[in-house]
Amino acid sequence: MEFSSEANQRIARISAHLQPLNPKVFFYLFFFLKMEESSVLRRADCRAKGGAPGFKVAILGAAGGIGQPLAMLMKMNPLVSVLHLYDVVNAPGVTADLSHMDTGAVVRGFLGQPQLENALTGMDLVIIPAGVPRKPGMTRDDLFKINAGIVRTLCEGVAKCCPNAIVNLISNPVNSTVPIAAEVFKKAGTYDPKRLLGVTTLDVVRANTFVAEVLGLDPRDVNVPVVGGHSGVTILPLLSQVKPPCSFTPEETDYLTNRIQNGGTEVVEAKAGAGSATLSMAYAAVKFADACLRGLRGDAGIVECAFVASEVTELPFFATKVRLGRTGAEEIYPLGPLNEYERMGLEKAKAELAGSIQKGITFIKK
Ligand SMILES: NC(=O)c1ccc[n+]([C@@H]2O[C@H](COP(=O)([O-])OP(=O)(O)OC[C@H]3O[C@@H](n4cnc5c(N)ncnc54)[C@H](O)[C@@H]3O)[C@@H](O)[C@H]2O)c1
Ligand SMILES: O=C(O)C[C@H](O)C(=O)O
Repeated sequence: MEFSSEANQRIARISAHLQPLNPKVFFYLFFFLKMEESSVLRRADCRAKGGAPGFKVAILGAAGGIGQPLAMLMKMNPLVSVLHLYDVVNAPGVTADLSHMDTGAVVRGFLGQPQLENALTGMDLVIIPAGVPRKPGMTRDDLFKINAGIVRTLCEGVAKCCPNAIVNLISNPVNSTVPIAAEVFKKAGTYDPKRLLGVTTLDVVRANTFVAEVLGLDPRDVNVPVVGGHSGVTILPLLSQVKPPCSFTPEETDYLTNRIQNGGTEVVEAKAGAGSATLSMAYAAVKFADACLRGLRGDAGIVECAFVASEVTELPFFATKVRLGRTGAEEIYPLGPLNEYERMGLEKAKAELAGSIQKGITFIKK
């Protein structure tokens, strides 16, 4: 394989900078740079003059259990013109693989912290599934120790390189990582609450599925608002507001509420140490990202549940239905009428959420 002297000089410069790093990371990066240079040489002979119109999307944590199927589904999304895949491992392999799909989006890979800025520059939407998943016996809060720092670093990159991007935050514990991201953006002077959205779509997807099972309906015809947050009792399905209108026995209400609140744990236990929900999460993340992109495009009436800065309750963040538009979450809807069961659930959710939100804020402010 031939490399231009300019390419070799660039590799030498970056290599010198990286040699103190972990040898595995160094190897991946070296190999990736070589691949990149060689493909640039071959692309010079091609007639392609650049991407089709559409949005530029970055996935941070793109080589992970969620990241890979999410990247594949975003590569298939006709609203996406450029797809940047960033991870600290294996980004070149995932990128090479997806780049052979004959869909419109141009895919580029970015490996490790030195490439974070290039991954983020110019992006319209940044989706973040980076971080460790649960194992059986763990709560989402047990992930805070590792994931809080990961989210902080990635959001510092967003603040610096694409401060106007919409951010979809998936990394757990969402009830704390969204407040962390907000504090990072405040510190950088780039915070726009409308553009920061914690992804709770999987709770809605599960609720639609489980309610449809109970009612004997097609899940595609069911819509269940799920409010509060994304962990245990903070996940509050509003079964009194299900569409199409229906009613549940007290037993059905208990069963459905518990199953929706513990859907994540059900998958963690079934995977028995091999991680948490990845495929259903990728599906949910793409559903939500697609809604954000349609909002950015100016489509009317795009409404999804998300964990956002909110005045719906006394808490600074809360998940409710939001209307997505050109600037992000443009309207936050109130909870609507709740029954007694839901009012009790709301109090439990708020009590737990308050601590998780504060934990995230303190992590940055301390
Ligand atoms: N919001 C939700 O509904 C929801 C649903 C499922 C999972 N999750 C969460 O999503 C996260 C990822 O889950 P997963 O199953 O994909 O985990 P995974 O371990 O399979 O993948 C995580 C990826 O993040 C990468 N990563 C780690 N540190 C990074 C950094 N500093 N920068 C960029 N990438 C980094 C890893 O290399 C890995 O490829 C977990 O925190 C999990 O709890 C959230
Ligand atoms: O349960 C988990 O740890 C992952 C995710 O939050 C989920 O709801 O599946």
